[in-house]
Amino acid sequence: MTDVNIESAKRAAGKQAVADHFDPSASHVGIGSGTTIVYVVEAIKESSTNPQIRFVPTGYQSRQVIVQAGLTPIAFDSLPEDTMLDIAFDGADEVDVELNCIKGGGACLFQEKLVAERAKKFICVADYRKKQDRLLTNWPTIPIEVAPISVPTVLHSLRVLGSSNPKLRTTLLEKSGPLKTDQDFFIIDAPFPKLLIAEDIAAGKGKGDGSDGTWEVNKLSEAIKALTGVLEVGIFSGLNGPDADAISGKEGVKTVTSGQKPVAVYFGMSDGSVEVRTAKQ
Ligand SMILES: O=C(CO)[C@H](O)[C@H](O)COP(=O)(O)O
Repeated sequence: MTDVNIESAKRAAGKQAVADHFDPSASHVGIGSGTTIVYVVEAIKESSTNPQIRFVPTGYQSRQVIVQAGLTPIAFDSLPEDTMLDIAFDGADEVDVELNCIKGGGACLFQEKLVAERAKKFICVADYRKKQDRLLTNWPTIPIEVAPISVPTVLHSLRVLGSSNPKLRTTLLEKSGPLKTDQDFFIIDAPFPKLLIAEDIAAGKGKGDGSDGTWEVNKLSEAIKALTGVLEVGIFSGLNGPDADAISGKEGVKTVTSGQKPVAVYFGMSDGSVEVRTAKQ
């Protein structure tokens, strides 16, 4: 499959996601990072010229995409405390059948998670390579953002958790040394075996707590997040929108630890079609 087909698949997914979910009367819209989100912004630009909409970026690249499209950015930390985003769009590196995602291929996972959790509706767009049954099928590692001073300790702890060869991400071509995130932190990419979901545990495919070498998605996310030095882990799991609202008890307000999962993922397929995976209600 050529890059041209992959780009067309991304564009088709972005266009369809915007047609289905973007409301031109929205006040605040989150915009993720990566190459696919560019097509979402392109489609938003085509569908609306409403100057009242404020777009919340998930990092430097995302802000540039917003500004270059002539849209108005607003920093995440300028949002009033009680203001939710009407919607957030973002890409993903891999998505499983439950809509759990791996994110952070572009090193923006921390701000992406902040924005996803703050959105009433979180929608992902991706090409067909990202559509898998389980996480870590095609995408090889979990991206983890860490404080620079903690790198050796976190690498060691990840090996103890069962990661075969976690590595500090470097920028070999552009600059020698580790890649720095928008927070001036580092990224560790940690391989693990394919991640289980609840039905795999029920079917006896493993304990999913690391003790037998298997991990369930949420358990691994929690175990990595608990390591001192870890700012954020690139697993977006747990509950999604409506369920998360129910847990917080306040309509339209999500808890901090849930609502990371999209309610729908749009996959641009190699034949030009778009497949949609939605959250089970
Ligand atoms: O999580 C991300 C950046 O941290 C991106 O959304 C993810 O890597 C997908 O990127 P692309 O659209 O280029 O495939």
